Amino acid sequence: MQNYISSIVSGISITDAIDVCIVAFIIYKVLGFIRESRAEQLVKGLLVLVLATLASDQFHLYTLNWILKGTMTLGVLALVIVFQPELRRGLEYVGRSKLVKAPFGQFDKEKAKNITAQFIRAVDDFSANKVGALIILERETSLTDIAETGTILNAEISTELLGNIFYEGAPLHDGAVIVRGDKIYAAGCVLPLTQNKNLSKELGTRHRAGIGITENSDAITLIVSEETGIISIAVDGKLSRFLDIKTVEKTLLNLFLNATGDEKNVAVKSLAAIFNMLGRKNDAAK
Ligand SMILES: Nc1ncnc2c1ncn2[C@@H]1O[C@H](COP(=O)(O)OP(=O)(O)OP(=O)(O)O)[C@@H](O)[C@H]1O
Repeated sequence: MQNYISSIVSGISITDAIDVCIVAFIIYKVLGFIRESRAEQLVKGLLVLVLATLASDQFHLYTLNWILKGTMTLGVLALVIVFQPELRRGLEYVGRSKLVKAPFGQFDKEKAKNITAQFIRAVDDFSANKVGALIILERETSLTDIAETGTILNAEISTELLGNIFYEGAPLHDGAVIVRGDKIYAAGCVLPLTQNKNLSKELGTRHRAGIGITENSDAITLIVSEETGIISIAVDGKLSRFLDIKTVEKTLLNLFLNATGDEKNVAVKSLAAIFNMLGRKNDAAK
């Protein structure tokens, strides 16, 4: 027995080990992705279909087997169409992974503080005066296609400009502002709405659009409610509401200071964890 095991072990080369590790990692990631997306139920359904096809073949139920095989062929095509957003998200996820990450610039401390201050003054003012605002901070996933639904500005970030954009009645006040680096890149942009059916009914389309973009990208959304003045932030499809201005300031400063690479991922992951905690406490979005 010992000889048998040692002969197997000695037959495993380093390439085999790497091969197994890579496949295990891919399976782990795919399972994680399936759990996060709408695909979980579908994968269960597919498994039942595959098992039924195998069973019908085994028990020579030819007509049933023929129908099931036909359903599976059509099913693959239907899958690609129905799960186009998830597939896109998955590919974007691969594109954002460390292996193929593009280098991005980082703000120095002064600049990060200055940009944060501009946002904070605007957001504080919006909240106090109940001016609705929807601001998307682009990270590694390009939002060029979303920006193109609005008006490209490519302007310096300033409290005054943000105030002008979201001023009720101003031509660009409807829709979202996209922030790219240290610029207000576009305004009046149309975002995809979230597919999450568990959100509170009191959240309207501004919040749903703000959450939706974070499900399709790694962007971070800042929302001020026109109705209540409540400030919220959405990350990774999760919304944290009732944020005070200090929390928003810390969040933005962290984000702008760590605007690149791994540090940024760590910063955003820890923000997501904080928001999850706050979200549970407030029980706001559900
Ligand atoms: N898909 C979208 N993309 C970008 N902005 C959107 C989108 N849908 C709605 N909005 C913005 O949200 C506004 C409507 O907000 P609505 O009152 O429905 O949402 P809400 O979540 O209840 O927000 P509030 O609390 O501010 O009222 C629109 O005037 C528009 O500016």
